[in-house]
Amino acid sequence: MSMEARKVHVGAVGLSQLPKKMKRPREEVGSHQLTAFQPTPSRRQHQNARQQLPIWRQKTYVVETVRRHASVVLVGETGSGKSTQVPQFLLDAGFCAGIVEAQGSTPSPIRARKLIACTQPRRVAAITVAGRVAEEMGCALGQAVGYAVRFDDKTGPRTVIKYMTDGVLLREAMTDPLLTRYAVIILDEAHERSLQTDILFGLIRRAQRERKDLRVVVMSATLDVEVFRRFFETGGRKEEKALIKRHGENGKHEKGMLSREGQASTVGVVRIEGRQYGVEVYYCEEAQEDSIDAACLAVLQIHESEPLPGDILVFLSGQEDIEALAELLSESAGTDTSIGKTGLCMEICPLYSALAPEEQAKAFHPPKGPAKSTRKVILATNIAETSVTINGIRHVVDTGWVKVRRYVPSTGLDSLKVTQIARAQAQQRTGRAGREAPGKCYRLFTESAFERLDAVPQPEIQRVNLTQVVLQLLAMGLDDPQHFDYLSPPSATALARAFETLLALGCIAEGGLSPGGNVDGTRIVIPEKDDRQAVEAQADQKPSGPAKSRPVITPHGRRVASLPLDPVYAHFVLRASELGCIFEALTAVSMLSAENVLYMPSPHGGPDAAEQRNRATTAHRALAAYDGDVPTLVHIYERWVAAKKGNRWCWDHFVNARAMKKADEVREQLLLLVRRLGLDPSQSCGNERQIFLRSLAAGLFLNVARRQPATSPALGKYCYKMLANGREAAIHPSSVLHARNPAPQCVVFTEVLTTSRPYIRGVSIVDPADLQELVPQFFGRA
Ligand SMILES: Nc1ncnc2c1ncn2[C@@H]1O[C@H](COP(=O)(O)OP(=O)(O)OP(=O)(O)O)[C@@H](O)[C@H]1O
Repeated sequence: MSMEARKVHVGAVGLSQLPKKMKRPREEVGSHQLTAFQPTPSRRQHQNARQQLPIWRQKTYVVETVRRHASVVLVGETGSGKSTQVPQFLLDAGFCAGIVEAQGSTPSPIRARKLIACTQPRRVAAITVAGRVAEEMGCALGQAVGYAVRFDDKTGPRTVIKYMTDGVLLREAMTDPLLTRYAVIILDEAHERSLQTDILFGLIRRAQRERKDLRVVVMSATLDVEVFRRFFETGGRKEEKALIKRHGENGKHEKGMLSREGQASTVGVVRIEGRQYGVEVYYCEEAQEDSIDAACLAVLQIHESEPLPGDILVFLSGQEDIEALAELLSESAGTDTSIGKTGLCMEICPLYSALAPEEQAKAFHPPKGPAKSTRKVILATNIAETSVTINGIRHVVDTGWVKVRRYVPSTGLDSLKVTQIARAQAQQRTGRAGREAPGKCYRLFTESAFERLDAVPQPEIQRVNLTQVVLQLLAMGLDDPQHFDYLSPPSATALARAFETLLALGCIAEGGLSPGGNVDGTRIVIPEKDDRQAVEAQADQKPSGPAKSRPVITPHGRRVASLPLDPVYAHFVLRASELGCIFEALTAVSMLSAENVLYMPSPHGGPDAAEQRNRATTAHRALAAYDGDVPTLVHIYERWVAAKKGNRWCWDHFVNARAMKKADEVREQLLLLVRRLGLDPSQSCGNERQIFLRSLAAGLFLNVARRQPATSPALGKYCYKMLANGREAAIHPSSVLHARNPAPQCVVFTEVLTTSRPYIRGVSIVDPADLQELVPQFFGRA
C-alpha cells in the first residue's frame, strides 16, 4: 500500500473511533503513582520504591528457596521486581563471598569471590537493567554492578552483580564450562527460549553435577513451571546416579540436593503474587487489515484524548514498519505542532537493534521538547518487549506482529519472516505499561485472535542455524552435540546442516570423510530438490543425525570458535591471515557488524529532502570500490581513518558517524582477540586489492554465486545461481555491483534477502581461478 493511501487525516477520524471499536475485558487496578522524568532519585527514594514492589514482601522466601535448592523456578508478573531485585536479594544474603562497597569509590582490597550473573536475551535489556540496579545500589556502572554484551564489557574487578546477554555467558562457558566465577546464575526471560539460553540450561545442569554450590534461578512472568521443574529435577536424579556410581552406595557426598531423600526438593518454585500497577487491556472488535494504519490511528487517538504524563510505546515487527509508521505519523499529525484537544506535541523515537546505541538511548531519555507539553511515541521492535522499563510509558499499542529468523535447512538459508506473536509475548508487551503507574494496552487484534495465538514462542533452537552453537559445544569438549541435554531437541536436519558447514570450513573432521561432507571430491554436489527433501526426511527420522562417526574439532575449529563471530566470518579472518591481509579482513567484519553505515536522508525530511538525497547518492557513489560491497566498506573505513575519524568527514560523505564508531570499537576488540591467537593484526595487503579478493574467495566460498542467464523474467537478463543450494537470486539494488555492465561472472555474498524475490546483498567479485586454487576440495578441476 502506498504511503498516500495510508495517510490518516486527523480531522477525518472520529476521536473515539478506535476506543469504541475496542472492548475492555479486564481491568486490574493498582494504587501507586510515580512521576515520570523526575530527577535521578536518591538512594532513599529508590529504597522506598523497592519496598513497594510485590517481590519485596517475599524477599526472605526467595532467598531461602535459593539457599535450599540447587535450581529455582521463579514466576512473577511483569514489573513485580524480578530482574532488578533478585540479584540484590541474593547479594545481600551473602551468596557472593566478600563485601561490596556500595559507593564504589574507595580503593579497597575487598574482592568478591564469586559473582551473580543475570542473563538477558537482548543487549538493551542487559544494559538498561544494569543501569537501574547500579542506581539503586548507589554505585557507578562497572563497579559493584556491571554488564557485558558482545563487544561491550562494563564490569570491573569489584563487580558482583553482572547483567549479561546469554550469548556472552555461553562464550564464557567455552573456557570455563563449570562457570566457576559464578555463585548464582539467573536465567531471566526464560519463556523466550532463545538459542543461547536453551544451551545454557543444559550446560548449567551439567555444571551442577560437578558443582554442588552452583545455584540456578530460571525466571519469567510467563513460563510453564512444570517443563523447567522436570528438566532440572531429571538433572538432579541423573547426577545422583552418576555420583553413587562414582563413589559407591556408601560413598560420601553431600546431602541436600544430591541425596536420594532430597530428590523432590532439587527444584524450588517461587510464585510472586500481585503486580505493582494495573494495566487495562483493550482489544479490537474486528480484525485490522493493515496494522500500520491501525497503529497510526490508535496513536493519534491516544495522543488527542489522554493527558500527560502518558508516553506511548508501539510494538511493530521491524525497521521497515517503524519507518513507515514514523512517516505516517509525521504526515498525519506533524511531530512539532500542537494538535488535538490536549494541545501536545508528539516526539517520535524509533527503537530497533540496528540503530546505533546512542540513537536507541533517546527512547529512554526525556523528550527534547518541554516535558509538560511533549508526548514521546516510541516505535519499537521486540527489543523493548522484556525486562525493559521506559520512563513515562503509560500506553502500549501492540500490532501483534514480530519478525523471526528461521533457518530453512532445505536451502541452507536464514529467512526473516513476519509472524504473529505468542500469548506470552503479548503479555510481556502489555507489561511495559504499568511500571510506574496504571497503564493501558491496546491490542490491535481481536480477543478471539488472542486466544488462538500459541501460548509461548517456538524455541529458537528449533528454527535457527545451529552452526555456531554446535561448534561452541564441540569446543567445550562435548563431543556429541547430537545427544546434549536439550530442553527441546533441535531437528536432526538442522544439526546435520551445521555439521556439513563445519566440515566444509575445516572446523571439524570426521573419520573417513574429507572436509567438505557433501562433496564428490571435486565440486559441491547440489542435490535436486526432491532428493534434498528425501534426504531431510530420512535425516529427521534418525534421532542420532547423519554423522557416522563422531566429529572431532580441529585446531582450526578451535581458533574459529575463539572469535565471537559467525564461524563463516571467523574462518574468513583466519584465511585472510594466511593470505596476508588480516588487517583488511578485520575491517570488513567490523564494518559488516555495524549496520546502516551509509546515511540516506528521509524523503520526508523537509523542502530540500530530494536535493539532499541526490547529494547522498552522489557522495555514496564516490565511495564505491570497483570490486564490490565488502571492498567498499573497507574503503570507507580507510577514508574515515585518513580523515582522523572525524564527524565532519562523515557529514560531508553521508556516512553514519555512530555506525563508524561502533565498527571501530568492534575492530579494537577483535584486534585483541586475534593477537591472543598469535596473529599479527597489522598484516595488510596495502594497495594489492587482489589479495583481499582472494581472501574473500577463500573465506566466503560457501556463499559463492555464479552468473547465468535468468530462467525467470522477473530476475532480469542474468541471475546468480547460489552454489550451496542451486537457487537463483538477483543482486540487490543497494549493491555497488547492481546493474554493473558487464555483470561479474562470479561473486560471493554476505546475505540473502527474500522480499518480492530472492536477492543477494554484500556482494563482491571473486575470480573463479582463485576459488579453484584456494578451495580445491570444492572448486578444483574435475
Ligand atoms: N530504568 C527504570 N526506571 C524507572 N523505574 C524502573 C526502571 N527499571 C525498573 N524500574 C521499576 O522497577 C520495577 C521492577 O522492574 P523489574 O525489571 O525488576 O521487573 P520484572 O518483574 O523483572 O519485570 P519483567 O518481567 O517485565 O522483566 C518496574 O516496574 C519499575 O517500576
